[in-house]
Amino acid sequence: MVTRAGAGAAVAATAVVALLSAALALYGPPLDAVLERAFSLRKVHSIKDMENTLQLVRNIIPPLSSTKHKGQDGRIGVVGGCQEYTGAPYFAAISALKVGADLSHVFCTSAAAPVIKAYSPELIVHPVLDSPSAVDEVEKWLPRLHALVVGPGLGRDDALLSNVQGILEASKARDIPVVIDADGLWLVAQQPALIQGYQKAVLTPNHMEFSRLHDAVLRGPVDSDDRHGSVLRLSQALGNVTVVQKGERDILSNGQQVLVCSQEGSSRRCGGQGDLLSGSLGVLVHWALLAGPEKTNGGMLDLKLTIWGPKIDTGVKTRAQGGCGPRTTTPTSPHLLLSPSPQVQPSPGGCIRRLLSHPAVQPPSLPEARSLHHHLRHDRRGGGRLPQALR
Ligand SMILES: NC(=O)C1=CN([C@@H]2O[C@H](COP(=O)(O)OP(=O)(O)OC[C@H]3O[C@@H](n4cnc5c(N)ncnc54)[C@H](O)[C@@H]3O)[C@@H](O)[C@H]2O)[C@@H](O)CC1
Ligand SMILES: Nc1ncnc2c1ncn2[C@@H]1O[C@H](COP(=O)(O)OP(=O)(O)OP(=O)(O)O)[C@@H](O)[C@H]1O
Ligand SMILES: [Mg+2]
Repeated sequence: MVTRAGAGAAVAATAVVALLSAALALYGPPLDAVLERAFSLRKVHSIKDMENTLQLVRNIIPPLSSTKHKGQDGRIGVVGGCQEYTGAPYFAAISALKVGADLSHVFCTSAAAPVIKAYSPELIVHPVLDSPSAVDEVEKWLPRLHALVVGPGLGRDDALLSNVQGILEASKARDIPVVIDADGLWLVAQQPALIQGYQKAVLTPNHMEFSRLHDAVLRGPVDSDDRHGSVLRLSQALGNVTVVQKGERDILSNGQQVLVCSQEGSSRRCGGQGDLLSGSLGVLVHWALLAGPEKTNGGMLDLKLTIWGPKIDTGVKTRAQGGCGPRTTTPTSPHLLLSPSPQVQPSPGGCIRRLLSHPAVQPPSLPEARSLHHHLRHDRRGGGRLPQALR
């Protein structure tokens, strides 16, 4: 049985895996090139370390099989899209499909719907968000959705935000994982109680959105000298909701641990890159939660890791010490459990930092990358199509 802390930590673990998988899956160069670059920059890591992390990615990706039915591997809903913004919901929804979801819905305003429909026949677009019965219209679909991505291209119209509030309440009542991004975060900054303690929520603020949230929830500016602590404290103040603070280094926290992704990526800062990430996370959070904590936090990474925060005494034996974890090449190097198991007590003091490298998402103009599922899900245990690095 996963404790609340375990669940929250498992979701943080998901975010880490998701960020990595999303980055690898979308518009990235071929995987082995990514691995080379990711690890050429950092002497600390090795391809083997990435292999451990990617093993977690593999663990959560449902294999393709002839016995599955349409939608079984992911039905994701994006709530957003208004008069001004039609690209953001499209980017989020199409990214969910590219990562490997089977169906992707967009719940947007009536004005945005024909535009988004025109972008792609693959998206199921519902022109309901500005309807007086918007909440009922979306709620009808919730039993058939595995996760929601709330906010891309939502805009800040009060009537829309009020409808989205009802949709979030209905989603929580059904225990549906929600990724909250963009103007969905604007709503959360107005009403933090909306997601307080809902540990199946993952927030993905950019620099500005984080500042607003931090100010609204912690009543004060972000301490720019202590960004990790700021993310940790915001997560804790929201009841250990997972926070993914996007930036030159992505900082993630579930209120217990702080993880840092510092892989140098594209210097482009074009609009839409955050939307790609939130859509990808929608699928990956669902897959990771479906896979269960034994698949996401049982895996022990023997990367030379540092986690910002109280030194975590994992208390986990390696295989060399009679445990069941992977053999560590450097038994003295601190391990990281992707999330501490309930019986592991953080010990005070000490500060270690984890660098998880992942490539930034390439601007959409690049040739379409093969979606992650193609590589990882066609590995019918023979590894036939897996890139060398993933075999
Ligand atoms: N094609 C589209 O339809 C797009 C729509 N978008 C939507 O536009 C709405 C507003 O998103 P924004 O991200 O623009 O709004 P924000 O309120 O997050 O950002 C406002 C402005 O802050 C500035 N800013 C960003 N990062 C900064 C940093 N590190 N330091 C200082 N200033 C910084 C930028 O000029 C940005 O436009 C959202 O609903 C979003 O989903 C965006 O996702 C972009 C693409
Ligand atoms: N200064 C930076 N240098 C390198 N990568 C960055 C930088 N800022 C953000 N990123 C990366 O770009 C991705 C999108 O982050 P960004 O801050 O652009 O989101 P956003 O503003 O929400 O985007 P969008 O325009 O889609 O709303 C994240 O994966 C993040 O890690
Ligand atoms: Mg954004």
